[in-house]
Amino acid sequence: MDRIRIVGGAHLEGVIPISGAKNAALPLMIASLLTEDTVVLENVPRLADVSQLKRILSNHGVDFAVRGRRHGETELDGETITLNAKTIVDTTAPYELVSTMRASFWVLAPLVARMGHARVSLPGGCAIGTRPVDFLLNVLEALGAHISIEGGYVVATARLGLKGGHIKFPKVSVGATHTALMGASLADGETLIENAAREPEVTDLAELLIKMGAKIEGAGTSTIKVTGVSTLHGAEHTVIPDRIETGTFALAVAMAGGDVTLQNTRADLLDSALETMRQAGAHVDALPNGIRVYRNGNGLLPVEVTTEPFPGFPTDLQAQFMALATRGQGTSKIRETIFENRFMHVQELARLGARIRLEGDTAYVDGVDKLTGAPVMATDLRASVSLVIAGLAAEGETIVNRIYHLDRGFERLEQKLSRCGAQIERISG
Ligand SMILES: CC(=O)N[C@H]1[C@@H](OP(=O)(O)OP(=O)(O)OC[C@H]2O[C@@H](n3ccc(=O)[nH]c3=O)[C@H](O)[C@@H]2O)O[C@H](CO)[C@@H](O)[C@@H]1O
Ligand SMILES: C=C(OP(=O)(O)O)C(=O)O
Repeated sequence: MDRIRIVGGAHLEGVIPISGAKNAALPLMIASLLTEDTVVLENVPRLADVSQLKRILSNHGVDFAVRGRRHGETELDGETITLNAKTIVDTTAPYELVSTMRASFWVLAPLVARMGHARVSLPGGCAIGTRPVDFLLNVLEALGAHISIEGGYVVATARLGLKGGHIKFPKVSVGATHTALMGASLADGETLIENAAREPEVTDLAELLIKMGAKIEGAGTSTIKVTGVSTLHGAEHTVIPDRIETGTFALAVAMAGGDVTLQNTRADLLDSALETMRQAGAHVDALPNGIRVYRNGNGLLPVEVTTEPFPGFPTDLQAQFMALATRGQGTSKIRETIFENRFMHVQELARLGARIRLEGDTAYVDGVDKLTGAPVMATDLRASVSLVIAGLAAEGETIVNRIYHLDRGFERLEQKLSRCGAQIERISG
C-alpha cells in the first residue's frame, strides 16, 4: 500500500494549479445517463473516484472517450471526457462497484427518470457518520416512484415515468438536491424544491442540465423550480475548480509559511473559509484567475469555526483547518454540525503532538509550539490531507499510511506540493 513521506519545515513558494472539482465532476458525469446524446466534460480531475465512476457508468452502458491533449496543455491540466449513454444496457448498480463511493448512489435518479426502473446498492463513501439516504428516497417518492429495499439494494420503479412534485428538505443535502434536479428534469410537470443545497457543485450540475435542455430556475438559491421536459440532449461543459482542493492548499501555505499562487480557481467559491484563514493570520488575495496566499514570519492566531452548508464554512475543510489550529497561539474552537463522526483525524494529529479535546460536536484545539513527525494513518479523504498539512510543519519525518483515501480526491498532491519546495514523496508498495 502506498505511503507518503514528508520532512517538515520547508516554506512553500510557487504556483499550484487547481484541478476540476471532484464533487462537481461526479454528478456531471452521472447526468450523462439522462440523454441518448453525447455529453462532453472538460477539466475533469484525474482521481480514483472518477475512474471508479467510469466503471460504474460503463456497467450501465455508457461509452467513454478521453480526448487527446491539446497544444500547450500539460499533464497538470484536467482531462476532457466524452460520455455517451445511447443505450442503457443495465439498470442495476452492483454492490461491488458502488460500495466504495457515496456519489455512485446518485445514478438512481437518472436511471429511474429515463428507464422507469433502477436497482442500486446502498452506498459507501467516507466513514464520517451514518450518512442515511432517506432524503434521496423521499425525493423519488415525491416524484411518483415506488421504492423498496431488497437485499441491500434500493429498487425504484416508475413505469410511466416520474411526475413533478413538491419537495421540502428537513435539512440541506447536496446529494438529495442533485437527485431532485436530475429526477425532476425528466419528470412530467413542475417540481418545487425547498431548502435546496446552494453548494457551487449543485449550481454546476444545474448549469449542465440547462445546457442539455432542462428548465431550471433558482439554482444556487434555496428554492429551485424545475419544469420537466420529455427528453434532454447532449451538451459541453467545463467542471468548476475544486474549492476544497483550493482551501486545502491555502491552509498548507498558511501552515508551512511562504507565498503561493493557487491557479485556475476562484475565491468566491470559498469566501467564508478564506475569511477564517485571514483571521488566523494568513494573507489571502483574490486574483483574476486564482488566489495568492502568503504568511511570512507572523504567528497563527486561534479561531472559532462552525461547519455549515454553503456559503458557510465547509465540513470538507474542517480537518485541514484543525491541522492549522494545532499551531495557533491559544485555543481554537471547531464545531462540526454536518456529520456526527467527522473527528477521526483528532487521534492521528495527537500522534504529532497536537493537543485536542473533544466535547460532543466541538473540538477545542490548544495550540502547541511545535509538532513532531511520526507515522500516522489516514482514515478518510479530508482527514488524510489534514495529516499531510500537519506533517509539513512538523519537525522531522512524518509517514502518512493508507493514502488510497487521498487518491480518491487529490490529484498529484505530492507533485503539486513538491514543486513549491515541500519535502514530500510517495513511497510505493
Ligand atoms: C460526493 C460529494 O459531493 N460529497 C459531498 C456531499 O456529500 P453528501 O451529498 O453525501 O452530503 P449531504 O449534503 O447529503 O449531507 C448533509 C447532511 O444531511 C444528512 N442526510 C443526507 C442525506 C439523507 O438522505 N439523509 C440525511 O440525513 C447527512 O447525514 C448529513 O448530516 O456533501 C457533503 C456536505 O457538504 C460533503 O461533505 C461531501 O464531500
Ligand atoms: C466526504 C467526501 O466524499 P464522499 O461524499 O464521496 O464520501 C469528501 O469529498 O470529502
